[in-house]
Amino acid sequence: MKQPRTALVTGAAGFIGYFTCKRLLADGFRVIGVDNLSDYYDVRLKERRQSELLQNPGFRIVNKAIETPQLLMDLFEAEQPDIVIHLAAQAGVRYSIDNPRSYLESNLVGTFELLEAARAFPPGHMLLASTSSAYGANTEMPYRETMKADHQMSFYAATKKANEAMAHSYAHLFGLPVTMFRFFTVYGPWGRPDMALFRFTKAMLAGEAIDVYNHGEMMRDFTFVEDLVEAVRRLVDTPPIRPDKPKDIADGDSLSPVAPWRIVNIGNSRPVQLGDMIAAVEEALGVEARRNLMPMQPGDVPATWADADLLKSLTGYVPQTDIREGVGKFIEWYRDYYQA
Ligand SMILES: Nc1nc2c(ncn2[C@@H]2O[C@H](COP(=O)(O)OP(=O)(O)O[C@H]3O[C@H](CO)[C@@H](O)[C@H](O)[C@@H]3O)[C@@H](O)[C@H]2O)c(=O)[nH]1
Repeated sequence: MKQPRTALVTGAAGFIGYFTCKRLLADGFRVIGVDNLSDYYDVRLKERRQSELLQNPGFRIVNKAIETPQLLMDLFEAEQPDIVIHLAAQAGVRYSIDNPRSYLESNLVGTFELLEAARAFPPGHMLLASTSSAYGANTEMPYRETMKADHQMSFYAATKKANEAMAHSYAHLFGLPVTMFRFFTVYGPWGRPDMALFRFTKAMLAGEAIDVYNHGEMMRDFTFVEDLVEAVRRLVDTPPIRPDKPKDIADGDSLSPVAPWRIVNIGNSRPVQLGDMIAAVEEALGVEARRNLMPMQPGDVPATWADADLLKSLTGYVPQTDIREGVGKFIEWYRDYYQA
């Protein structure tokens, strides 16, 4: 019988990690999760996601921080993962202004430990999370992976952009195939309590006003989590191959001229005004929002919009779910989880 492939997923108890592990398990992978259950947000939510995953005998979890010296090295040696999906990170744009050290440790030191382990025990493909925030101050939209992205607006975005460069150097030096995802504001059931959709829902159900930054003049390319995971799953089996000559790189492909490394946007490619997201929440809850109009937050970007052509050409897939449908699914989960 064919051995199942082994996937190592960091951040397995996180929002995207949970859905990614579920999908890999459904597809017959053996999955090793790593997650330190950090208290950046409600730890019980992470524990609940993790205990759902543990129902599957193909899943096991190590509850330690990725930046722990030797942890990943030992794990790679013992498990020899075929693929690695790196989602563990200190996330959040606005939190990084007052807590930059947490980003340094998780995102820079943690990713370094992962790359060192992969150098010693190379997987067939490594896929690492970056962010649409890496596009920073760019104003030309939609964002394409081949555009320069040199002006990050928050330390969070800066650490993610650094991760892209760190992974590129390892891909180049050690021939490690690396795909970097630039995720665009992912939302859905089991979502992150620090993000706008969760906070708005909670406040509106409690009869409280919601804080709306930049007076609502914000646009986000909100991406539904199940769509995102479909894209991730397809990319797992699409490792980049180092080109023989730079001219072999197709137009619009972010493939490095010197390494098996590329960046791929994962976004809906249909940006939504923040006001329309709030309207979708109002509709799903049957509650009218009271809006606290606030100035632009430092570090925030006013708009994001993914060009999804590269994702489409690599995988034949582009996220589909529209905001009303996705918000409806989130609220259904929220009511069931918190109000049942
Ligand atoms: N969190 C939050 N956001 C608010 C609020 N009011 C308005 N917003 C606005 O709502 C939009 C969405 O905010 P988030 O859901 O927090 O997402 P984000 O800032 O786009 O960042 C998310 O996506 C990135 C990838 O594109 C991720 O890298 C990041 O970790 C995060 O998940 C932003 O324009 C934000 O300024 C509020 O009270 N709280």
